[in-house]
Amino acid sequence: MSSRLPRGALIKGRLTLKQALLTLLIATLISLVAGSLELLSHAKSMRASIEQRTQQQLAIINGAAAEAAFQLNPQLAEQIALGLFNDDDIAFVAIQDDFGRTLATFESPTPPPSWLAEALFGDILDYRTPLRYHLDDTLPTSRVGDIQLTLDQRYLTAQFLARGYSVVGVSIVEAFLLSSLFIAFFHVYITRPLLKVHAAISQTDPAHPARWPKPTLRGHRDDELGHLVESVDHLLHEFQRGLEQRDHLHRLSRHDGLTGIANRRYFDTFLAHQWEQAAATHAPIAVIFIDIDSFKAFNDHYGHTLGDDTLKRVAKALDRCIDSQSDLLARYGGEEFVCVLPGKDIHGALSRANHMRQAVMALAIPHARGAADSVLTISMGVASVRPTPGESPDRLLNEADARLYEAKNRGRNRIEAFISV
Ligand SMILES: Nc1nc2c(ncn2[C@@H]2O[C@H](COP(=O)(O)OP(=O)(O)OP(=O)(O)O)[C@@H](O)[C@H]2O)c(=O)[nH]1
Repeated sequence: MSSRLPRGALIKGRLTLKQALLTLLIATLISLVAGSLELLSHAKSMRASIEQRTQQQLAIINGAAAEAAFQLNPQLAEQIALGLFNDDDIAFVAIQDDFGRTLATFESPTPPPSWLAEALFGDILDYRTPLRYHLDDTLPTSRVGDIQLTLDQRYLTAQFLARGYSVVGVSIVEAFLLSSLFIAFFHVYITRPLLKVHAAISQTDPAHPARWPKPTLRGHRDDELGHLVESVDHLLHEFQRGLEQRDHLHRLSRHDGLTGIANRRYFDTFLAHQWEQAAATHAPIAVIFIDIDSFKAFNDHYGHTLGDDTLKRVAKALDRCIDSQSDLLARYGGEEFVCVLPGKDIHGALSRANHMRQAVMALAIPHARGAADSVLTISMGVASVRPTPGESPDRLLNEADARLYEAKNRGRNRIEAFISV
């Protein structure tokens, strides 16, 4: 049993590890998808706000720049352009008159465009707005020049990435915390109770499955884990019932129903096995046939019921005379018994037979119509041989049976023995 516990510990590690890795993987994927969606929406709103702000800036300075273009005043144009250029997100500003001559221009060196900058802001970097001058209320506004503006893609991309890093970072931390919570929950509510069930099953004695240390899973009485424990409990009890039925049938198949000692079938099996052992080790083996004397007369005189009772008492008395560890007493049929004594030579068997005869007489069961005595007696035929390999036990049985016949013929309540040379 104890050898299984380390296996349980391994399962613990594996199940928790698998679950932890799976949870982390799912949480990371979810956080990546959620982070990407958030970044996409951020890019959209950032683009809209850049366009709106730039258009507003251009609208604000349009009047002053138009004045500079109308007056062809480069100093004023430069002041206005510089005001714009001072913003971090502007890389190029130029103010031109209506002939296309540049009045003021400012430009910062721009790095080669990156694919990300192109993809995010490529189409909203350049602006060109006509400068309209309103000379007189009676005349319509006229175009006096243009203002050109290019946004700094490096600055915009850096701003986007700063936000992106924080979004991805927060998503990963969220995923990690969530998966840690989930792993802890899974371990406490699922893995640990499962390990308890596993440990209880591992400690179950297969010979007594119903005595398993049924685990108590607090908080799981009505859920799947609680049902699992109940199902295992039910299964083990059914298993126990099956074992008991098997043992009962096994006992029935080996024992005599009336006396409770071994039956004829088991005697045959036992003798065959012991015979082989004796042949292999060249050891002696003895058999005693035992028959109650004048039992027909006993039945006729005292009745069959008392006859049954007497058979039981005789069987018990005989059984007390044998060594249950090595010998076997069986009911051979009717009022006849047989005893197998492995390792006993004829002297040992005779001594045992004498002991049995005395034991039955000591019961002092009255037998008004006994041929040998006024109490119930038995006659016995004893034989012992050293079997040789391949030989059958028939000779031993026949000799013992013949000796019993002899004992009957010689007056009953006696023992006859076969001495093999
Ligand atoms: N009560 C009872 N009697 C049984 C049982 N089995 C066999 N007998 C009886 O045992 C008797 C055996 O009679 P016999 O074979 O004639 O032998 P016996 O009367 O003992 O005479 P000897 O053996 O020659 O001394 C029969 O009357 C059977 O009915 C049993 O299970 N119960």
